[in-house]
Amino acid sequence: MTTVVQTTNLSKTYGKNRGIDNLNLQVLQGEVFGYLGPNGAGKTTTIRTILDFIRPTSGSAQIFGLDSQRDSLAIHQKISYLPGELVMYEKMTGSEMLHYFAQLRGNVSQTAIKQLAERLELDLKRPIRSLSKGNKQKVGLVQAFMGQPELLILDEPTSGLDPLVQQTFYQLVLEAKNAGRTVFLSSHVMSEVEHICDRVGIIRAGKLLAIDTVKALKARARRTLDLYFAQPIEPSVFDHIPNIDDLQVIGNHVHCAVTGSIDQLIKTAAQFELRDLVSQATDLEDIFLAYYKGEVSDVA
Ligand SMILES: Nc1ncnc2c1ncn2[C@@H]1O[C@H](COP(=O)(O)OP(=O)(O)OP(=O)(O)O)[C@@H](O)[C@H]1O
Repeated sequence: MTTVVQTTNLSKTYGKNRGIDNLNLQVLQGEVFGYLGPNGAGKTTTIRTILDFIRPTSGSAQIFGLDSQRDSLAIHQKISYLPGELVMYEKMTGSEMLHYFAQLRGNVSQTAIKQLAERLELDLKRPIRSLSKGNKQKVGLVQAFMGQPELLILDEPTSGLDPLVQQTFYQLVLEAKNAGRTVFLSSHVMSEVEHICDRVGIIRAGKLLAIDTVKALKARARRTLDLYFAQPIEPSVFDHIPNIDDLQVIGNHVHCAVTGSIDQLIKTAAQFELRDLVSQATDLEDIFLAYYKGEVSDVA
């Protein structure tokens, strides 16, 4: 599969402050890539560096195989970018501002602007200064989607949107993906990442901690199991299983937590008559929180 975004040992420091540290990530063509991390993790720094709005301290980035610094003009013609904090022409109406951007960009149909605004329930006739934060964000979304770019880079795109508009946004992302376009989005919202992203990169304190599919992250996660046997069980039966913890045996009820594969536990349990088994998969939110808090340092 073609790599659309590639960073190689990309680092950025702000004086003595850490921005991002030795980042190696790839975003593949046609995927929706979610970039997750707590406040100050380095998401915006990554995005601004690969777009050549700020220069890396070391390392490099390529988009569509082009160098992010040397070929930035060619890159910007193929992408759209929604910044986390949108700078807007407050005196213009939404319509005026979007048409202005459309002229700069070229190849944007009036119909595309109108249809996107209708879907997002955005009134294009109102001056930007009179719009709420969420409605300003909608103007930014129309701007990002209207040119049908090959790559969309969206920094916290659902910030300020109500749940119904968020659903419309998810639909727009899926349509872009189905049309073969690539979406790179940063987010704090784990449920949305689980809902729309093919792969996820998790960044904390400037370092990429994990990069994988949501499914694979979940498969490696910790889950709790309760096993109910026909007879009392000796705790030592489970001693040889390396990936379990929190083992509690009360008569014929065994409770434990398993990280990764449950195969060995189930095969051990199957030597006895098993009456019931209750498994609680860890929520994706718990997985991310473990990364965020630094409880997990690497899953790879
Ligand atoms: N212009 C700057 N000068 C100094 N330090 C900066 C500057 N911009 C960012 N930083 C620092 O770099 C680190 C990463 O910030 P960045 O804005 O990339 O994080 P983020 O993940 O986008 O956070 P958020 O979710 O809050 O937007 C933080 O420690 C931040 O304080």
